[in-house]
Amino acid sequence: MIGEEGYEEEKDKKSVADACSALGIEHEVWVDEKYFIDDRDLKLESPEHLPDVFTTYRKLNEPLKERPRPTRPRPLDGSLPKPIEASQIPSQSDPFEIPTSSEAFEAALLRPIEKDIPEVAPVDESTSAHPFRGGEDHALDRLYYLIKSGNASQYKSSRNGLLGVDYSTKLSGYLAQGCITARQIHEELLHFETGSDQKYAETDGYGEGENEGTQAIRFELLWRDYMRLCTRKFQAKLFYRSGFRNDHSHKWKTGCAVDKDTGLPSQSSEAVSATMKRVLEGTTGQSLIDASSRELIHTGYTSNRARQNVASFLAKHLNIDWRYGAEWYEFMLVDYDVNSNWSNWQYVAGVGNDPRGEARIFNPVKQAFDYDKDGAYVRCWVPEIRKIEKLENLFQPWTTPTEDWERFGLTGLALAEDPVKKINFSVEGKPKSSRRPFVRKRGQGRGDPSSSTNPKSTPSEDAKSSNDKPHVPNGTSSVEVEVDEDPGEPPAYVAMEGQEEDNKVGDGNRHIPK
Ligand SMILES: Cc1cc2nc3c(=O)[nH]c(=O)nc-3n(C[C@H](O)[C@H](O)[C@H](O)COP(=O)(O)OP(=O)(O)OC[C@H]3O[C@@H](n4cnc5c(N)ncnc54)[C@H](O)[C@@H]3O)c2cc1C
Repeated sequence: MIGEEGYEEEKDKKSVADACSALGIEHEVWVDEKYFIDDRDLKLESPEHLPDVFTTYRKLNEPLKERPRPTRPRPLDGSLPKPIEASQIPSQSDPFEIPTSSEAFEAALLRPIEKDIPEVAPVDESTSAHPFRGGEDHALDRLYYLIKSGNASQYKSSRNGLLGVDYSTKLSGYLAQGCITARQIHEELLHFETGSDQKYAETDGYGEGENEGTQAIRFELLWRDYMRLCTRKFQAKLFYRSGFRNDHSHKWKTGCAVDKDTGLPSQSSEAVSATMKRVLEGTTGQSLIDASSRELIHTGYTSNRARQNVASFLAKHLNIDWRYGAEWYEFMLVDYDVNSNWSNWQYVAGVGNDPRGEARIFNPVKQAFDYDKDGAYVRCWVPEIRKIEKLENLFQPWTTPTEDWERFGLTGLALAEDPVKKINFSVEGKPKSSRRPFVRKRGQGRGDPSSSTNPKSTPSEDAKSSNDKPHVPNGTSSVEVEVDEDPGEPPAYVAMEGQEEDNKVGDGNRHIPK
């Protein structure tokens, strides 16, 4: 077996080892070589010594390009055992069956999730669709292309893109499925940097050493290692609502029938489940979030920038137990990786390794203005609102002036009529519009359509702003948004032991009670 970090995987490993030993079968655990820095070269005495802040860990390992071990040569001499023939697979009894074609195999893989995937409006273009075709050859082709095209060298400035195939590497799926290793990526970058592979000779920067882009790719690959080592350090806390930080201060909303904090029946469970469903199917009315959820449903992939926004919106604007989101991603991502997914969700939810924890809140409207400058991403994935002309209305359809609703096809759309969250957002240099449309929510009587006198919002106000706070539309934002570049100083973490049982996810199988 290959060594794994996961708490349950560890238990599985032990069970297999015990069974082997009882049967007198040799059992061996191989060192997992797919990470950037080999476990045997870690400068850590034990998992407890892993710094709680990524930057500290990174500094321990710089310069990163000197840390990976060389890859093993590809066994092209026929020494690998042949794959087994279909005829060697034992027949299966009902309800199990062995698919006999790749289509049938894919259909079988999708069957368990198909019933749960929300139906979303079809898209007629999917330029951002992750062109994922599995296997090492495709992974290597992608890697060669990235370097040859110069995209790898541009990576530092392009990686926060949302739409398109080349702004980031799109290697995570291949890494997660084991088609390629972080070391292979590093080594190929080295060939370019050192000028030792003629196929890159025409590319700018050939033979000129590490550049900003190639360095940033290594930096991200180290994040992947770091997330895995956090799992090793914190073990089952990966799945605890209070996270690595053991932070019980947050009052999370859950869809559970019983409130885990009070032990009383939860009044809000139905409402929370309904809101959660809106987030997952992409009808919240926060268009950046909706575009990301739809992209995920259509392609199994969404960008890092979009993921951060979805996670922040769910955890910090809606205050919903972040694990609902983590579990949904587990279900949907083509690059699902237990460590990277759950640790990233914790990080964004403020209970993991983000030293700024609670203080970092993304404003999805500001983020849309910053990263979807012409609205192309939202228009690509949320076809119902494509016709909306002004960006401020596109990013929050409920702000569209009433007279335009019919023209843009907004009437009857929950994302416009009944957004799960309205975020106060203002523009500098434009008059504060008072044309906020008055939309009555289903089942509500007539309300007061008065407009906002609060043109600016701060992250904390955003977090608090709710549906009864109207907004002021238009233009670029005066909202301060926390960004993720520099993790800063480590927080004083509290002791991690003594995790309460009620904080565990579901039945121990990582499933959150619905
Ligand atoms: C809420 C949330 C959930 C996530 N879930 C996953 C997941 O299940 N699997 C996964 O591989 N990544 C996950 N990520 C990290 C990151 O979003 C993806 O790795 C990235 O978007 C994949 O696209 P890419 O290959 O083009 O990445 P690039 O931007 O090109 O990065 C290069 C590689 O670095 C690694 N990497 C980059 N950022 C991170 C990160 N924050 N954490 C760990 N590794 C990173 C990945 O292996 C990636 O392929 C998650 C991030 C968030 C915020």
